[in-house]
This record gives sequence, structure tokens and C-alpha cells, in this order.
Amino acid sequence: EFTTEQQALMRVITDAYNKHQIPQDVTKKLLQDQYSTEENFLLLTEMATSQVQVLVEFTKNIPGFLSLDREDQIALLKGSAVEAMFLRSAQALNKKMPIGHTEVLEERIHKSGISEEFIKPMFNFYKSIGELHMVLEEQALLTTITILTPDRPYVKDQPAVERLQENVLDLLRKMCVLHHPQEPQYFARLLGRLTELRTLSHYHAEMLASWKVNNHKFTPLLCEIWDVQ
Ligand SMILES: O=C(O)c1ccc2nc(N3C[C@H]4CCC[C@@H](C3)[C@@H]4OCc3c(-c4c(Cl)cccc4Cl)noc3C3CC3)sc2c1
Repeated sequence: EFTTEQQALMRVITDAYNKHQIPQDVTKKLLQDQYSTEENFLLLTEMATSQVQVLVEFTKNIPGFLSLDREDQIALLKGSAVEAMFLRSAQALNKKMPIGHTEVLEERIHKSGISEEFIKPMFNFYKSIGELHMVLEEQALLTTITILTPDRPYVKDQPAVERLQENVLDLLRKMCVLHHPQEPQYFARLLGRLTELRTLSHYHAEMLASWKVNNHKFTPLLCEIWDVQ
């Protein structure tokens, strides 16, 4: 039931998703022993910066993205970065993490100056993603759908983004039927995660503000993508 275009779209997106990952030498730093709040924050900053670079490279491979208006490309990246990073890290944390990265990452996030009120929704989200047991293709498509959200701030040509997103939504719907035939509601559950992601990105804006108040420094790339400093 997949058209040839849909098969090509699936392959391009999945290959890009597999190709662009945070390098092992960065993620293995999670296992370093330094655990002070300062070192944790620096490590998380480095990982977030690396994750943004991975996200930009992945996004450039989404068919049709580079044909969008240049300013709209930037608006989509800035508008979706936190959500896409939440999703990517949730998928990574729920995958069989190399030698216990999961617990260590949780520890580092807990001890990086993030207030408790954000930690709870954050780890609830990680758990809810884990419970979905998405296959890789579904993860890649859901991340793509998040990036191709037309109603981000400052997007001028929303219909152009809608057209791209609709193709990926249609493909994801079919993938869900294929991989989760017993769960007719599975596609709807996946889209429900996108709503939760929007709430998390509001929490994230407050996290950034509280880090700034405590005079935490971000990298130029994070400052640019999150309009801080
Ligand atoms: O072991 C792996 O395979 C693996 C793969 C990817 C991966 N991504 C990871 N992270 C860690 C962190 C949490 C998820 C997004 C970012 C990348 C990184 O973001 C830290 C962060 C966040 C953030 C947090 Cl704390 C949670 C969720 C999303 C974000 Cl952007 N916000 O600001 C920051 C920096 C301190 C400035 S850990 C990890 C391990």
C-alpha cells in the first residue's frame, strides 16, 4: 500500500536519521566521573550543541525542506529544535543505551541546576515515549513531522510547509498500521506525543530563563537557535 514516492521518502528520511547521530566520543563523556553541577551543565551544553548540529544536518535531508523560503527554513529549525531534541534524546534514552548512559544522563540532568518542576514532566515524557516502542522509521517520521510544523512563529509560507508535513503524516499513518496492526489508535497516540512536546518546550523556555538568571553560559549555536543572550 506504499506508493513508490512514499517508499523513496521513507528511505531518504530513515537513512538521514541513521546517518546523523551525536558522535560516540561525545555521548561516552556521559560516563565521565565529574558530577558537579557546573561540570554537568557544561556536559549537557556540549551535548545539546552537538544535538543541534545533528538536527540541522538531518533537517537538510528532508525532501523539499531546502526548497522552502530560506527564512522559513530558519523559523522551522528554531521553532522545533527543543521538541526535536527532546524526541531524539527520548528515543536514544529508551533504546538499549550503551553501558548505562540512561541512568547517568538522568543523574546529570537532575544535577545540572534544573529545578524539580521541569524534571518531572521531562522524565514522564521520556517514559511515555519508551512505552510506545516505536520502530526506527516511526521515530524518524515523528521527528520530521515535528520539524515540519507549519504554525511555528514567523513562518511566512505555511501552506508550503503543510504540503510537506501532510506527505510525512500520510506515510507515518501507513507505517503505524503496518507495524502496529493490533493498535488502531497507535497513530493518534504518536500525534498525542507532539502535543506533550509543545508543553515541554514551554517548560524549556523557563529552564533557559532560570539558567540565565544563575549566569550560566551557552554556546553561540545554542544562543542563536534559542535566542538567548
Ligand atoms: O547515548 C546515546 O546514544 C545518546 C544519544 C543522544 C543523546 N542526547 C543527549 N542529550 C542530552 C541533553 C538532554 C537531551 C537533549 C540534549 C542531548 C541535551 O540537552 C541538554 C539541554 C537541554 C535539554 C534538556 Cl536538559 C532536556 C531535553 C531537551 C533539552 Cl534541549 N536544554 O538545555 C540544555 C543544555 C544545558 C544547555 S544525551 C544522549 C545520549
